[in-house]
Amino acid sequence: MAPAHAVSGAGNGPPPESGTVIDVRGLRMRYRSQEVLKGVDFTARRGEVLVLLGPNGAGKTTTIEVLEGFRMRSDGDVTVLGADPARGDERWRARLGVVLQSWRDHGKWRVRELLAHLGSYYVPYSTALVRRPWDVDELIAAVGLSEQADKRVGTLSGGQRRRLDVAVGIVGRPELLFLDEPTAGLDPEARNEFHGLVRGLADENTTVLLTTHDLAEAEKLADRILILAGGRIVADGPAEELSRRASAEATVRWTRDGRSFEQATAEPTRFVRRLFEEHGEAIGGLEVRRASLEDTYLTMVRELETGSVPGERAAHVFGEGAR
Ligand SMILES: Nc1ncnc2c1ncn2[C@@H]1O[C@H](COP(=O)(O)OP(=O)(O)OP(=O)(O)O)[C@@H](O)[C@H]1O
Repeated sequence: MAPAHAVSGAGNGPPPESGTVIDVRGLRMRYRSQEVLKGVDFTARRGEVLVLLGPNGAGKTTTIEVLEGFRMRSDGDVTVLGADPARGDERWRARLGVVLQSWRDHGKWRVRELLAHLGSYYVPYSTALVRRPWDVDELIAAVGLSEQADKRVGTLSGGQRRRLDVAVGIVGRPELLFLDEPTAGLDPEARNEFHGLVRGLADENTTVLLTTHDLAEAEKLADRILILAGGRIVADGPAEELSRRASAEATVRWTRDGRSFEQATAEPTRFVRRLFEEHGEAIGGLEVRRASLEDTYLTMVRELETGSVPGERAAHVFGEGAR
């Protein structure tokens, strides 16, 4: 997939001046007796890439489906592109792009045929600023499916299928794109190309909300990371900010006289200086490591699961000031 040439952000209203594309306040969702979302709050601004993380069953897909207007919420205020998704009309829907976890229809259609067909729905929503749909061959090239353009969908590999899913999601040049685990099943090269595509879309002012279980991917793509656990957003901020807050300490590792040492310290620079003052040349294999997003994430989810940090306090500790 090559970097995107999408132009978006000036669709069919409402005016973009507010900059807020998604506004979620107190979102609750209950499936029979199970309360999955217990008061989810977050916002997304134009051109932001938000990555929604959370353990299996946390409610990420549910959240996205509510925002897409596919699922009725139990409670809360939700505004997406200026409208309540529960009442979004066709014009509103044309401004969204959706890549679901998986769909298995259209096996007999050929790739180019399918995209041209789906793209035709967006013709009435084309404007001088945003030409809709995306030119089909340009789109096929952008997602790396040129060689498969005339193949039947049913004959594509899993990863090629995923590329097609992404193409279907962006064929209408959406202002807001929802991607539910878009890179599941993609090989590393395709994954990398996909990252370029998402960044390209964001550079053109498309707002992107995606879910993934790949923390390296989250770190690489996200302007902001949201962690959903225990029915609430328990962290909201740029990856490095979340890591810094979760652990003020760095780990310093070194070797001396064939032995390995490790020390946690809030002041790694001072510690390393002292280490060299004391042992000089004898120090080898020096490594200073800050908490990674993965450390932060695992710590937070574990604490929430074991109840050692109640959800509301975690939201305070990790979320405050991150917006
Ligand atoms: N239609 C439904 N009816 C009843 N329960 C549902 C329904 N859809 C989801 N759930 C339940 O709601 C919870 C959240 O599911 P959801 O798919 O939103 O989680 P998720 O965070 O996307 O999980 P994963 O990472 O596994 O994809 C789960 O316990 C699931 O079983």
